Amino acid sequence: MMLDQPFVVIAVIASATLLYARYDSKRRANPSGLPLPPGPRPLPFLGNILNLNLFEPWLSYTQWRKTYGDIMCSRLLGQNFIIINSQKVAKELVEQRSTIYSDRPVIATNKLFGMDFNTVLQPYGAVWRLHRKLFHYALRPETVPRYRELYLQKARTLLLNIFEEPTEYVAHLKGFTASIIMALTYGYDAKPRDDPMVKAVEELVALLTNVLTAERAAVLTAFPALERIPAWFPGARFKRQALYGRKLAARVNDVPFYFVKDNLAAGTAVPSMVSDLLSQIDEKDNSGEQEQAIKATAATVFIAGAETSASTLQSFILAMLLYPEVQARAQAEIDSVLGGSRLPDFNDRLSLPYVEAILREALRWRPVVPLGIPHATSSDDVYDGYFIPKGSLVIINIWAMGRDENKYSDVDEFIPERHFTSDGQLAPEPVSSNPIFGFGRRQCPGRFVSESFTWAAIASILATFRLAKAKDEQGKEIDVKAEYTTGLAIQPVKFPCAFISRSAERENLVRGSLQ
Ligand code: HEM
Repeated sequence: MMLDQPFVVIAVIASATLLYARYDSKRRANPSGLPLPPGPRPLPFLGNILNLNLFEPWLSYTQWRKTYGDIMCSRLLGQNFIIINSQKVAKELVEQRSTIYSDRPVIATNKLFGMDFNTVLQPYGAVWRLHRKLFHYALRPETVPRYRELYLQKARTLLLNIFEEPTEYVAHLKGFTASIIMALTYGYDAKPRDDPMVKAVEELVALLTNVLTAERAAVLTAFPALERIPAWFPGARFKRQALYGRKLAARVNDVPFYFVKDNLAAGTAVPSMVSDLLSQIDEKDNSGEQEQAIKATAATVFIAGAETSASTLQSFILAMLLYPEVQARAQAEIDSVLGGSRLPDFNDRLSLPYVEAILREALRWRPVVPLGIPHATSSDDVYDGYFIPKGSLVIINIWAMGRDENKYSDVDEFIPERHFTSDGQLAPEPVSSNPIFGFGRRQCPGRFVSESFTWAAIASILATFRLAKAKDEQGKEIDVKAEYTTGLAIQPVKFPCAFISRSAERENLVRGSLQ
């Protein structure tokens, strides 16, 4: 993510006086006289922007934790960022004081990009409550078994696609998560490649993750005048992106939703989240409010769930190349349970603890959303002798939580064994309670669905292929590094991988299961 540099410089000069007035009034608004949580000394007006790694801010925050501890304050262009670095503090504040910590910051870029329908960024109020009710109804843990056959069938299609076109494995992983989400949300059977509905939403997600980071939003919130700069102004690239974002967002909301409505009217709808929710609508409600909420929650599922889950799978593949001994141990476990004569299904899950540990480790090793989605405080609070003002941005540093040296050693290494207790049992916490999914009332409602289909893909790939470094034309292995994109959500930069069939029998099983 690049801030448009000249744009920021103009803005800084033009708005300095205004900001100082805001800064000063905020300082005077602390009635308790208590200090803010500790943090690096901010510069006047700019705050800590010059100390912060704007591409990977989680690395700066995790580094600062060594000096300032589990709760810190950073200032960025006039806003307080309260950074939570440990699960303990996240539980005490975001879970136990959820009435204060469940709002989202007003992100100026949200409306500008047409994203204000989206549950993820919805303010803590009546619309958000209705969305969460719908999510709970459609994605609660009890609904997971209903979709297991779908997950397995899609996992086998994924294997087949990799057999056919191994170099395109990233597209196949994305196709896997996209097709599951389109099926469970709309009952829509997406084409494996270049599906128009999927393409539109993928583009919207790309805009969202690259442009709407909290740090970038802070620039716009601090300098609201920038929103009024016309799209053609030199350096105002984001305005042009915003215009495009608004058009895309309308398309992403409407097209698949009316696909379900038309099918319902024609009596051809396949059961799905949207068809279920439409059948629950209160007939007496003529306001259209419920229908609007269904449309918005459904569009959110793809935005929140498709790329995030595909990124976890890409990290898993990367780890298998970098840690071949882990892969070998998992395959030995799978072979001992399945005997090479069938493909894994959900009945095998409890018998495959090492595969389970690989899933947990992939989530920990490279958390897809390293700083979660920012929360905001809806009133003043005091914690551990520190003042936390109303309207602070609260950043949950998930990256640091997975790298807590009191809990884990060799934090940067991929070690599934760390998820076992000293007596060799898998640690009791289920994947769905992992900090990677956030905390409190805004915790990810897609976590049960996501961990379930991600498991199906990991177990199926390990049963069928040996993953190895690809070779160049001279037969030399191509080196692979753990390099990631940046933004709100991260994913590995594409790397080559060889998918070697583990046996003809397994390949026949895959082909046979899809006939
Ligand atoms: C590996 C996959 C996923 C990861 C790592 C992930 C992570 C997260 C995180 C960190 C949050 C913010 C929680 C907070 O504010 O404290 C979140 C929110 C959310 N996630 Fe997920 N998620 C994943 C998959 C999914 C899926 C598959 C869906 C939908 C089926 C989904 C739907 C949502 C929604 C709707 C929210 C917003 C909740 C709210 O603001 O009230 N996510 N997710």
